[in-house]
Amino acid sequence: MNGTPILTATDVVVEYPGKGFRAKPFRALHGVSIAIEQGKTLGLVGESGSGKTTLGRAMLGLAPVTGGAITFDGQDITHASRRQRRALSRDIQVVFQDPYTSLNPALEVGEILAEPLAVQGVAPREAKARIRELLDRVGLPQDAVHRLPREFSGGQRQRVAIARALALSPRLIVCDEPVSALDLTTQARVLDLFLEIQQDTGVSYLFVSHDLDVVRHISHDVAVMYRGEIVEQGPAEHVTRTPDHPYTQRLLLASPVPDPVRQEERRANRLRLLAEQREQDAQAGAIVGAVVAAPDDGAEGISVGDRVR
Ligand SMILES: Nc1ncnc2c1ncn2[C@@H]1O[C@H](COP(=O)(O)OP(=O)(O)OP(=O)(O)O)[C@@H](O)[C@H]1O
Repeated sequence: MNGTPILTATDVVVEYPGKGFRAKPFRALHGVSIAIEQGKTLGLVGESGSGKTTLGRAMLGLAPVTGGAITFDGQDITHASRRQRRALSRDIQVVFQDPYTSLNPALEVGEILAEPLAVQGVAPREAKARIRELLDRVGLPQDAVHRLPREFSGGQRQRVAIARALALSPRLIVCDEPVSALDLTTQARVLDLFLEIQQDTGVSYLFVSHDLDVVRHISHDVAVMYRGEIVEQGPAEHVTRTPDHPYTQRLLLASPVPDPVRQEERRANRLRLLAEQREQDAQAGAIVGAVVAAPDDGAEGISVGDRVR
């Protein structure tokens, strides 16, 4: 990383309290350190349950941070008070995965976009003009203001959610799997919208996804999570094409690729990896789960019991 960070997390630990009497707390993050550069995107990948959402929530003050520190623009926000959080919500916003549940179904789009503006005391007249600008910005028609979320497709709803996140001109948006619920064509359009917005406004993104192709497309840097730890981070091209860590290598091999040349490359890599793994196992006598035998489209999985570190 060469530029100035807008957000840093240093050795962040998150422990969720145990449910029920005497239940043990669950440690979801084990000392995670990352930095997001101003105007850039940090992609965060990893399998389900690795802690991606938890890290995003920690930045938003929504997860119980029990160790380490988070700074925003040089200021320690690890244990920001409610009042400080309200002020921070101008600067740090969020877009969630599911466009069907993240918008209040009872409110018209105009009301949804007016909410954050009202909370920050923006005058109604100014808010109206801002809402018109926001609809233009995300490519929705002006008459959307009087329509309910259910009258829109998934992609359009996600545009509403993006407009809402942009309402107060934030400096960082935590995007938690924002395109995973969309079909491929809509995904591409929404990703382009994220890119355009970044070019125009200089906003930074933490972009959480389980999809390496999506993350490669949108990110400058990528961090890879595995069981609550960052196992690899670096420039997006490097991490998503020629990763150093065995876990990332397997993640890469597990994502489907339609291109026949890349399929062939992957098959060769897969065989090499399997051979290396067998040799390591033979040497270490370790119990390592097998990479699941793959169909020719390269869409193999990673078995749950794999020892990858
Ligand atoms: N509120 C909570 N209370 C207790 N445990 C939780 C809570 N939220 C998440 N966890 C646990 O923390 C771990 C990390 O979850 P998290 O949702 O951050 O993973 P993720 O990588 O975002 O997964 P996914 O891709 O499925 O969303 C999981 O084991 C999960 O069960």
